[in-house]
Amino acid sequence: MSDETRPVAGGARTAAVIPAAGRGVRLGPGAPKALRALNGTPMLIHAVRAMAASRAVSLVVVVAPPEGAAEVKSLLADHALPERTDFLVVPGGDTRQESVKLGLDALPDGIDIVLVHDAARPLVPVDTVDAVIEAVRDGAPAVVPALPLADTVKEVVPSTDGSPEPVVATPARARLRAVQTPQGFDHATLVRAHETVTDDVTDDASMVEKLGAQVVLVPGHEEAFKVTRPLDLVLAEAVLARRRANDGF
Ligand SMILES: Nc1ccn([C@@H]2O[C@H](COP(=O)(O)OP(=O)(O)OP(=O)(O)O)[C@@H](O)[C@H]2O)c(=O)n1
Ligand SMILES: C[C@](O)(CO)[C@H](O)COP(=O)(O)O
Repeated sequence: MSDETRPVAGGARTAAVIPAAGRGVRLGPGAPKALRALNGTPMLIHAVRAMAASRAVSLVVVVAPPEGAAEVKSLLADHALPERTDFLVVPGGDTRQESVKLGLDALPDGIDIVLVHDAARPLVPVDTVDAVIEAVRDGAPAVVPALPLADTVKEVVPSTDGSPEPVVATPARARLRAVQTPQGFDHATLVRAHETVTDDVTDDASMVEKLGAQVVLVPGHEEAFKVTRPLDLVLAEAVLARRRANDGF
């Protein structure tokens, strides 16, 4: 492994930061979520392969569970990964935001475009990754894959004691999108966002919004869903089985 990066078509150098330091509390007891297996392969390796599948990505930075960096390094060494891609492993922080910042801090000079991709979205197709990169190359400072919602959404006063929650509003669903990763950024814009914005946020694009920069959406993909709860593991394994049946993946 080295931190060297290579130029790609169009002159832009693209790196992917994979925050993988979460515990996976909602998934239930066990190893850190990114290290749990999907059809025998750690979720993190699926996510790394999804980023490295893009020929534009020359460097992948994995932000590992703080006590798991050595294990992640040996997983990367033990699994087949594209030779054209370089890999770095850094320990993560207490929140997703801190982990992404630690990944950004590890990037070498010369990176133009950064993808931030959840290890918990191991099955994003390469066409989605490439669509995000292309939109950043075309000049958008921040690009997010997203899908329309299947459910109606209610705004409520959250209950703290299990009592029924009063509804405050029903936002018009046609104006809402569920956002996924990888989110793609002009490198300098994302660094500025992480240096400037201190509010708690749940994705990186929100930080860029708070800078006042334009965030745009491209179509997301059903298979880019986040493995959050136990049923998501069942779905992920079913998607892998379908891929294997369809094209020998
Ligand atoms: N301190 C943290 C917390 C989260 N993440 C990463 O951010 C991504 C999205 O987070 P989420 O799905 O919420 O993962 P967890 O925080 O592990 O889940 P939970 O909230 O259920 O514990 C995951 O790839 C997770 O590993 C991280 O790198 N560092
Ligand atoms: C970044 C993200 O995956 C976009 O949908 C999501 O916001 C992560 O949220 P989580 O609460 O850390 O699961």
